[in-house]
Amino acid sequence: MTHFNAILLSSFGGPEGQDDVIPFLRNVTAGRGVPDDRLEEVAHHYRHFGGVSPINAQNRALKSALEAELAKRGIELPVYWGNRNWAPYFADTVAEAAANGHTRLLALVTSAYTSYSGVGQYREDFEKALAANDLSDRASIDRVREYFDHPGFVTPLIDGTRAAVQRLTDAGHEASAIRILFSTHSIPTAAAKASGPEFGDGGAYEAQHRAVAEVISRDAAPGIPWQLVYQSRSGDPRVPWLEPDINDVIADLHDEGGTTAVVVVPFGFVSDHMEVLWDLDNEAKASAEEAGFGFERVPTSGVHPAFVAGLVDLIEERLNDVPIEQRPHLTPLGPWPDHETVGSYLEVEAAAR
Ligand SMILES: CC1=C(CCC(=O)O)c2cc3nc(cc4[nH]c(cc5[nH]c(cc1n2)c(C)c5CCC(=O)O)c(CCC(=O)O)c4C)C(CCC(=O)O)=C3C
Ligand SMILES: [Fe+2]
Repeated sequence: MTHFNAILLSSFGGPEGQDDVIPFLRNVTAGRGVPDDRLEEVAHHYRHFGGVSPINAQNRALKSALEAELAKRGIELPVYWGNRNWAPYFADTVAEAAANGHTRLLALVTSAYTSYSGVGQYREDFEKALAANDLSDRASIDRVREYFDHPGFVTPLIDGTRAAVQRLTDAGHEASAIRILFSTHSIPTAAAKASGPEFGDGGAYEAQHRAVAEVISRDAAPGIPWQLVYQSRSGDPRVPWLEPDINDVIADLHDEGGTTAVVVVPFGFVSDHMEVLWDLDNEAKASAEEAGFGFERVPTSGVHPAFVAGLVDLIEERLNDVPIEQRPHLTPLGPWPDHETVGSYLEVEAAAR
């Protein structure tokens, strides 16, 4: 029996006003060689929305929804919220939790797939947050497994894709002239491979996305052609990142002929944050308009009731130590295994306190 005593909703963080934009971007890119002109460009995306990323409001809404679902199931675990790149920062959240006696945290990370950004970097951030509070040997942070193929994450995407295809066919598009573009964040090809070289050059990252796209396509839009595409590349242009880029694909589809509309499924993300609002609803949509295509963008899982319930299922499977072979998963790659605990928690010491 695992005695977690609080949930740590763990996310990326985002600026909440114009003055936050540059400090936020410095936090995100600290020491990782993203060129200044790329930062300027990204700052402009945030500036366009008043310097406010939607991501914090989305996490506040998710926190409330999780609290309600936990209460409904009679699970008495408080939910704390912390971020990597903006307040509330992990170190402060962990300090607050510890002050309340909550030192065995189970993290829910707003990242569904395996990559350095979604896994390793969070792990490092958790280690630093414990160390900053001198809690490394008195508190622990576990995290729920990658949930890319958990029904709670995938169901809202299936429903959304089906509805988007329906809207396009209602508007007169032939099903065979619709192309579904499953879109996720590009990452350096080396980082992709490192996410699980046993899965090939694209690593676990690409394999997981491909497997989920297959499930969504089979269920929501059988027979309609689809492609895995990438968005939001940054970094040094000389470094190879995963391709093809969504905008290039839309232009190529136009040149090839035979396509009249695209459905964009932002299945690499868990909420409609800036990468979705800018890179898809603005840029990819403009590419589609230029090509003369109909355009539908499917909502991310967000605070869809199935997603919220699925996240609480993921918490419960850890509370109850459900054996891996009994854990829900929709692709042959899952259920993804759990990760090692960050920090440590001495039961004996706790009992003595
Ligand atoms: C795999 C992945 C996810 C999904 C998994 C996860 O959630 O982790 C993700 C999510 C997000 N990425 C976000 C924002 C940014 N990502 C950047 C930069 C980068 N992302 C990368 C990868 C990922 N990113 C990488 C390899 C870089 C290059 C530099 C580096 O190694 O850091 C930059 C710097 C400027 C730029 O170059 O774009 C920004 C501003 C936001 C917040 C959006 C909002 O504010 O609403 C979210 C949820
Ligand atoms: Fe990013």
